[in-house]
Amino acid sequence: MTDTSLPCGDILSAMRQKNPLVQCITNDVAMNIAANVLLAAGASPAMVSAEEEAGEFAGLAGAVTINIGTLWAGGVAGMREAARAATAAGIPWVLDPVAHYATGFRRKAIAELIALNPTIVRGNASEIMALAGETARGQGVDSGDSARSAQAAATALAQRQHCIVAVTGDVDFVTDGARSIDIEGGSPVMPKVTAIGCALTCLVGACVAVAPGQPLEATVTALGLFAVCGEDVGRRAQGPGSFQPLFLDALHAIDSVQFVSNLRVKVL
Ligand SMILES: Nc1ncnc2c1ncn2[C@@H]1O[C@H](COP(=O)(O)OP(=O)(O)O)[C@@H](O)[C@H]1O
Ligand SMILES: Cc1ncsc1CCOP(=O)(O)O
Ligand SMILES: [Mg+2]
Repeated sequence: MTDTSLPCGDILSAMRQKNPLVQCITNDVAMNIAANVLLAAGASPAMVSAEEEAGEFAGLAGAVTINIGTLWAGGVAGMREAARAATAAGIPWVLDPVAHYATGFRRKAIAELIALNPTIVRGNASEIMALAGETARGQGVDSGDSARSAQAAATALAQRQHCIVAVTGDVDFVTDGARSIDIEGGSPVMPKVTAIGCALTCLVGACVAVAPGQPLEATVTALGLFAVCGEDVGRRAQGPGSFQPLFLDALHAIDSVQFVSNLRVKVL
């Protein structure tokens, strides 16, 4: 079911060859798994977030990723600096709006960050629905909505913000507001591994760093890699504990031929 017009295998190969530097401003829970996912997949993560250096560092990176999971005032200042510097330098940046609907502090921060024009927004179904102004049933950082029910919200958000929107869940969906793509695969164990979505957002950064002119295709590549490796590992893991190390091994071992032959994407 792979659409051969999508250059996902080429983007994976380019990432391995170029080993892009990705500035990951992520949350305290995700730091370790996100860095390990990028190293396993073939990128070079740097968790650089302080206000004093986040903007300067963005100028060195191939892409920047910003995640509001464990938010604090100084953290927002660093995110602002990095987003501004990335946009000014034409460096793609990815926003993960973790539980942005939960408190006034988060709502204010996400409104400011989205106004700084992210290249890509990646979230779970409840996060994307709430960002588009729809009623959502998220509980803290966990989605309470199906990914399918968030597709219209993702499309509306992409059109409003002029960016790529990716909504993840049992079936992933990526859109630029005009072109839309479904990605099948993964495992129901994945949402039981903390910060796996946050790590995925960082991998989106790694893919768009090597394909800055193709943000939709880069996003499909990162989500597709998680879908293919997650499905394979889901068949072998005993549960969330053994899933994580096997998943890192799978991200490291897969080559672009295996990836493309197991990728199930549908251009809608
Ligand atoms: N029920 C499911 N079946 C298969 N894959 C899933 C399922 N739920 C989540 N995933 C996968 O887990 C990863 C994280 O997605 P998600 O849980 O939506 O994000 P978050 O961790 O931000 O809430 C994605 O790769 C997604 O495809
Ligand atoms: C548990 C938790 N609390 C604040 S951020 C975070 C991690 C969320 O990770 P994900 O969005 O991938 O589920
Ligand atoms: Mg999340």
